[in-house]
Parts: sequence; C-alpha cells; structure tokens
Amino acid sequence: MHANLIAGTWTEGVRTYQNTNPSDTRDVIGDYAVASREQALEAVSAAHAAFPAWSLSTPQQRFDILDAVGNEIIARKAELGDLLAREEGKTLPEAIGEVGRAAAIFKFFAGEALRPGGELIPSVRPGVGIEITREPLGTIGIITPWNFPIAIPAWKIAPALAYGNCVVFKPAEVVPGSAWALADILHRAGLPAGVFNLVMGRGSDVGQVLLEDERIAGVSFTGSVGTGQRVAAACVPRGAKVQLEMGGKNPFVVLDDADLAVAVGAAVNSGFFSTGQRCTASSRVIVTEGIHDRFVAAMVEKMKTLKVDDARKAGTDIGPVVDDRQLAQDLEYIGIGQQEGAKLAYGGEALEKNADGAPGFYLRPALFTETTPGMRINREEIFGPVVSVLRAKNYEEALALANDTPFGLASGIATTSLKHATHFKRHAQAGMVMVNLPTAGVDYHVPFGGRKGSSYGPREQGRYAAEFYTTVKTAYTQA
Ligand SMILES: NC(=O)c1ccc[n+]([C@@H]2O[C@H](COP(=O)([O-])OP(=O)(O)OC[C@H]3O[C@@H](n4cnc5c(N)ncnc54)[C@H](O)[C@@H]3O)[C@@H](O)[C@H]2O)c1
Ligand SMILES: O=S(=O)(O)c1ccc(CO)cc1
Repeated sequence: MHANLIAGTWTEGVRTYQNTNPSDTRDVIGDYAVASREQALEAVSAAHAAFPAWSLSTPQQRFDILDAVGNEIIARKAELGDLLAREEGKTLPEAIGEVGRAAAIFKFFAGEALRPGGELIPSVRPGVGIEITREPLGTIGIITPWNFPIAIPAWKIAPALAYGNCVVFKPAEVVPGSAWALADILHRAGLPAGVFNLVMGRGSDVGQVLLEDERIAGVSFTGSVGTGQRVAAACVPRGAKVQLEMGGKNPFVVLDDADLAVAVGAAVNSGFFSTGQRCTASSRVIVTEGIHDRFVAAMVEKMKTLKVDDARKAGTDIGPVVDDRQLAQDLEYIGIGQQEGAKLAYGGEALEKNADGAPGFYLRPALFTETTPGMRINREEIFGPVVSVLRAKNYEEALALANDTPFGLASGIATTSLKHATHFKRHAQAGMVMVNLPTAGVDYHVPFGGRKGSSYGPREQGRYAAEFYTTVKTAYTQA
C-alpha cells in the first residue's frame, strides 16, 4: 500500500484506490491511500506549523534539497517513465521525456533558490532608502490533473519550495503512482517534516479542504474549466491567491505557402501525440483553400501509419486514452461531430483490444473535415485524439477563425511568409504562439500560460513563477 505523507509520516488513508493500466486493464499497478477531509486538515496544519522555519531556511538548504530531487529523478528516469506510461497511457518515450522535464524543473528552481531578487531604490524623500524584497506566501495548495502526472506537480512544487513556501499536494485520482514516487523522493531528500505533504484522494473532499481552509494562502491549480471556476469561487472571496491553468481549443493555421511536410508533421504531433491529451494540443486545424485538399490527403496518409497500441511497447505512436470516462467523452464528441454534419475523414473507432489481445481504452485518432466554426467539436474541449479541419479563404479569415474561441492557451501557424508569421505572433489571442512548430512542445525555463478562458492569475514556469509564489514587500528606512 502507498500511503499519504502527512507531517513527515507515511499515513494510511480511510480506504484505498486501485491504480490500473489503461493499456491493459487487467494489470494492477498498486493500491494507493485515499485521505479523508480530516487527514487533509492535518496536512494543512503540518504545513502551517512548518512554514516559519522553512521560510527562513537558507538558499543553500533549498538548493541542496531541490538539486538532489532533480538528480534522483534523472537517475531513475527509465523506471519512473515506465510507471508513468503504465498508469497514464502516454508512450514510453513521451513518458521518459516527461520525467526528464520534471528533473530539469527541479534543477532549474534549485538554481532560482540561489538567485533571490530584490531592489534598492532611492526614495523621493531625502535620507530615506527603499528595499523591495519578495517573501514566500505561506502554505500553498497544489491541485493537479492526470495528463502530466509528474511534470505538472514538478512545475508547481519546485518553485513553491524554492521560494520558501510549504506545500499540500493533491494529485489527480487516476494517476497516484507518479505523485507518490515524487513525494517519496522529496521526503528522502531531507525536507523538514510538514514542509511537503501528499494527500491523495477525491477533489470534492480532499481538494475542497485546500480551497476552503484559511491557512492555505494560495492555490495553484491545473485542470478543467469547471473545476478551475470552483477553485476561484472558493479562494478569491477569502483573499487567497489563485493560479489557474485550464482548458484549450488551440488552433493551428496552415497557409497556402506552408511547407506541407512541416505542416502535417506539426498537426499530427500536436493533435494526436500523447493521445491528444495535452492542454496545448491543437484540435482545430485551419487551412487555406489553395493547400486544403493536399493537406487533408497527406494527413490521412500519415494517420494511417500511426500505430495505436500498448503505451510501453516499442514502436507505439499512440497509447490508450487514460480511462473509460475519457474514452466515453471522446466517443460522444465523435458522434456529435457526425450528427453536426462534419465528415469523419479518418479514424474515430474504439479498439477494445490491442495487437496482443490485451483489453484497454484504445481509440484510433480521428480527423473531421468540412467542419464549420459553430460546431460543438470546434468550440468545446474534447481532450482526446480528435482534430477538426476548417477551411479559410485567406490568411485574414484564418486568423479570425483561430481567435474565434473562448480559450487562449496556444496558437500555431505553418507558413514560409515572414510577413504572415510576424503578424500572427502579434495578433494571435493566445499566451503561447508557435511558428512552424507544433502547438504542443514547450520549454521548461520560460513562462507558460494562456489568455481568455484558458488561464487566470500569474504565469507558471521560469523566473515568472516568482510572481505567484511570492509576495512583494516595500520597506522604507530613514537613515
Ligand atoms: N492549461 C494547462 O496548463 C493544462 C495542463 C494540463 C491539463 N489541463 C486541463 O486539465 C483538464 C484535464 O484534467 P482533469 O480531468 O484531471 O481535470 P479536473 O478539473 O477534473 O481535475 C483536476 C484536479 O482537480 C481536482 N478537483 C476536482 N474537483 C475539485 C474540487 N471541488 N475542489 C478541489 N479540487 C478538485 C481533481 O481531483 C484533480 O486533482 C483538461 O481540461 C485540460 O485542458 C490544462
Ligand atoms: O506542450 S507540452 O510540451 O506537451 C506540455 C508539457 C507540459 C505541460 C504541463 O502543463 C503542458 C504542455
């Protein structure tokens, strides 16, 4: 049994959750503790009690611990990647890549702990000096989704600790394995008891405690729009800081002058890799008239070569969908697209078994063509390997279609025109813009986040993370 970590002690829950493999549902990964609300409160108390000392820990102490965490993750990359692929269903190379990203993030923020910022500014009054410093917030509630089971926890926990905060971490229910392994590494790296706490369990009870408890100074959340709105509704009235990363309906524009191979490669990568389960995935491909038919034909040819199979098998391109609920949602939207009159140009069938006969949540990636902007498949986040193609007369119409969404996380364009690339970077209504690159595939040391309904609050990642995890103090001294 894998227990929760509360006040430095591994603590059994009130029941257990059986973690299973979406590539082979007969494969049980292990049993994981499910915490009660009372245990979540104990974790908050432990973090609150640990904060005064941890907030005064030296940059060297924080560096040593975060760097050691990064080193252990790198050393165990293959093993942790295997666990991640087994519980979430992304392919082994993708999973190992995600583990490498988590290690790099810990090492980046270890460095940040050694580079505390601050400013000395002369006052407008004679003889007065002003110091501007950043201080940690206190205890941070960290709530994460299932699609990046180690990278998203890493990119919230590492900055929280680096800037001197304590943490209560609630991972998504369906991927407790990677979260537990990360908690074990953090615990053994020498963090004082209570500085970091793991409470696995349901959002509606364990998660809710983190939203409501006055001792939680900030909540960093990644997940769906609906839950994000709940987080804001609970936290904002009580004055807690919030950082919300939510859904996307990211566009990828293909112009007549695009390099066809670049456009198809980027569209297949961002639409279908990681089974389409990335917030940065492009689910709307907007193609101008002159290249439309050639692009669609090349997409279908490429999709025919994609191998949908066990996530951990060599040669698999697309692993299973994470669970039965997500598969049902994907299939429902594929049905909706057909009812709305879109043409299912390729894929969309659930495959009950993989090539070896193992039962899993497999779905052949789906491509819709002849779609229109108002269709639900073009407006709502599906979060699966389902892409729709929209026709545009020219660049101006393509840009307008790209921006015609309530979301604004990532936006991409394939073009060889410097003029259009430059204009798109300026006018795409998104937090991240990619030119001749997939919309998914971000660096770990620069700001990450979106606009409109995709994000709320300060950016994550890189030095910009300090904006959420610290609060600014302006001190005046009369000499
Ligand atoms: N923008 C980004 O950076 C980003 C990155 C990855 C995933 N996502 C989004 O995540 C979603 C998929 O993840 P999901 O299905 O795990 O999302 P979700 O909203 O269902 O759950 C996210 C987390 O919130 C918790 N939760 C649920 N109800 C809660 C409550 N009442 N109080 C507190 N916590 C609660 C869940 O237990 C889970 O840990 C997609 O919409 C995707 O776009 C966004
Ligand atoms: O765009 S991706 O590089 O695939 C990516 C990686 C990690 C995360 C975590 O939110 C999101 C997107």
